[in-house]
Amino acid sequence: MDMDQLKRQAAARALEHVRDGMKLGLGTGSTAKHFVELLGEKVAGGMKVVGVPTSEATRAQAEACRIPLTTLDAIDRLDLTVDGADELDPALNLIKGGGGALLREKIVAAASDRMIVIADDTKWVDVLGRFPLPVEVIPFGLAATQRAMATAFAQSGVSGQMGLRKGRDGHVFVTDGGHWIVDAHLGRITDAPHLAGLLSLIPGVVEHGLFIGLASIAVLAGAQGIRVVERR
Ligand SMILES: O=C[C@H](O)[C@H](O)[C@H](O)COP(=O)(O)O
Repeated sequence: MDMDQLKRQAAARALEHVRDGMKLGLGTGSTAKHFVELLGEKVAGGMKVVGVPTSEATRAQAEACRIPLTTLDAIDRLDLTVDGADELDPALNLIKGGGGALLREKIVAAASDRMIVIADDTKWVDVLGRFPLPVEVIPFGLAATQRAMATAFAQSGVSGQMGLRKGRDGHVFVTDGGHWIVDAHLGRITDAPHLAGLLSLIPGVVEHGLFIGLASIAVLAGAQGIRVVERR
């Protein structure tokens, strides 16, 4: 079974948690894309749900699938968000933002009663950090922000190269919110909650890709089948 089939399996399992009438956060990325597609089939079959997309890409896909959409301004809370991740650890802390959607993803996840993470099992790690940590920043004062980030890394016992993300066209990658992304190659983030707190204090940092305490369930698809992990 190839990676894409595993992602679809995880998405299909998460879909079992969706009930008629739910308000859903719709994630971004190649795994969440399967969930949106499968949800679209349910909606075509008569299921009544409403979704809040976490990116313009997901909005376009959800609209094409005819999934009714709303905004966080129009509703109070979401029942459930289903989203992918770049890495997840045994505490169900995550690294997200490989696709650049981390800011809206975190706003939506934080407004949800539950978040289910769907992934192939290669994303599971003992310690976060093998995947470069995306940090969404304001373009103004980039060098000062990166210096403050380096200090936060040192205070958290990590270090590594930082790189401004470029798009496929070679230009600086710009997020849906009009910001830039610095990818930090840290290797092992031994205290992710501590680093998350420090990064959140930096004025030029809009948001970072550490999702601490937001995911309630992970659905991991691998060659041996599906493993469901619940946050303790
Ligand atoms: O910004 C992108 C998101 O955080 C994605 O959920 C994450 O990068 C995982 O994407 P994929 O399912 O394509 O590996």
